[in-house]
Amino acid sequence: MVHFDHDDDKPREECGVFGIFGNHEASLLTALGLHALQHRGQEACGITSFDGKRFPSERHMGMVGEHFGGDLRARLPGHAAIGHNRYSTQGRPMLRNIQPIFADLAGGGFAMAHNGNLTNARELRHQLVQDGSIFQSTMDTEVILHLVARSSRPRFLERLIDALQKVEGGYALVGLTGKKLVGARDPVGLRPLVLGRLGDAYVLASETCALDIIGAEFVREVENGEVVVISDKGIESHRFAQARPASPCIFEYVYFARPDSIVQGRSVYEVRRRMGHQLAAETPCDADVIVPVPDSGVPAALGFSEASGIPFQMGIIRNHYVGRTFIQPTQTGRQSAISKKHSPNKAVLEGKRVVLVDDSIVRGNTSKKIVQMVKEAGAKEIHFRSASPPIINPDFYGIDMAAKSELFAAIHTHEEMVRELKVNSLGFLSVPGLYSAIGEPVRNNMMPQFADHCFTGEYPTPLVDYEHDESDKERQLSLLDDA
Ligand SMILES: O=P(O)(O)OC[C@H]1O[C@H](OP(=O)(O)OP(=O)(O)O)[C@H](O)[C@@H]1O
Ligand SMILES: NC(=O)CC[C@H](N)C(=O)O
Ligand SMILES: [Mg+2]
Repeated sequence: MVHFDHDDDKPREECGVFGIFGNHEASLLTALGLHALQHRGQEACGITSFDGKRFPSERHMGMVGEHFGGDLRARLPGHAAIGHNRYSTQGRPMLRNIQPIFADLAGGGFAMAHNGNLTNARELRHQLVQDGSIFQSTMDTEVILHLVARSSRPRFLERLIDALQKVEGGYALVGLTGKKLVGARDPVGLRPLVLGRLGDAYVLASETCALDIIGAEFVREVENGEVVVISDKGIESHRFAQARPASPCIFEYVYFARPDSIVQGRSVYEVRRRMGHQLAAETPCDADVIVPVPDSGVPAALGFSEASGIPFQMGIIRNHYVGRTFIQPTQTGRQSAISKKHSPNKAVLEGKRVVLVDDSIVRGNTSKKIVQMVKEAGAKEIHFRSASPPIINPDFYGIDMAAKSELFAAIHTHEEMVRELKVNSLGFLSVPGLYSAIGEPVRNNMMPQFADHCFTGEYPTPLVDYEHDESDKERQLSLLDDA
């Protein structure tokens, strides 16, 4: 277990991945899958298929619906395809940093898409460049492609495993060669990846909601430290890391996953509702109405209302033409998206003692704006409740948790937060409460069931690139300035 406790401001991100093998509408089904995973990344999207000879590929800035409508069979033909939804990374959002990425390896073409963040990518990249690699993007993901290309092992799968054994951090990968669809999950299982089936075709996706949208059945989760290989011969499974209990990212339950997804056999919606029950028990409040901060705060607010007996009302209306704000790449973008996204519903708020329930407070952008808005709409009292514990540590595995110096709860005392937010009271779910809502009676402190470093500071993997203070070192991965 690594303890980490210093500032850092490199961007990190979350993404959605999808892959399918054995269906003549592979690219169309991939577009649908990506559509269901849009909440995981809204900056760019891409699909690469294999048509028996070549790898048709389209990569665009923007959302899936803007680019991948209509019949894709002519544009992206083939029986196999992979796709990716992205938001910015260790390379800024620009054309050369869109996935899937592709390389002509000695053994043939290889396309790959990655959700997560590698914690030794900069170190590896440095070595690779020294050895002559020419990088085409500034994404951490690209080091995997170079490591596969340079591996001395003879077979593709061995080369991939060789590469994965060199990288650290969080990853759920889908990859496509002329013969195979592969899926891999890091040794800790930080990022999610599920396996599904649609008739004779196999499907890989970040979340089960992407299986549901195409009518595929859930088979199982890809395990931590496992590579699955899907080909005309069926499916094979290989372990590339020592068996250890998984420690998936707890923030999937809090915020990332869609509520209708099933993660480790648990309904995300039900977990969030139970977080609301627990929150009401831990931080009770005398009030007239429970108001969720849409979207992700809704199930917890419902749970809070059920447990407290205080009525649930939609006191904030969400504009459906604005996406998620937290995963916007810049602070200006986040601020303006928040203003456009939420409007007060005066009929519910005026003259009331309001409990606002959100899933989390990260930088405090949303909560500050929402409180001000609800106050202006005439609320008599405002009590803010977060259905997760205070976020006091950055994330390095695929969530844009920014610098510690930007994390609201990391830089303020409880009293300061109450004053800054201008609320009558403020409450957070406890770490034991979060575990209990997920269905784990206690946190195993020797080997936590979940990666909960954002709350506890205990990181489940080495943080090679982030362990030293590099504030005076060059952080840019490329000198090319094509933003
Ligand atoms: O404290 P902050 O830095 O503002 O971040 C926290 C907010 O960001 C997320 O919402 P987001 O708008 O991203 O998505 P949602 O619609 O799924 O709730 C989260 O649900 C909180 O509301
Ligand atoms: N959001 C993601 O998980 C993206 C994966 C990868 N780190 C990238 O830079 O694109
Ligand atoms: Mg929100």
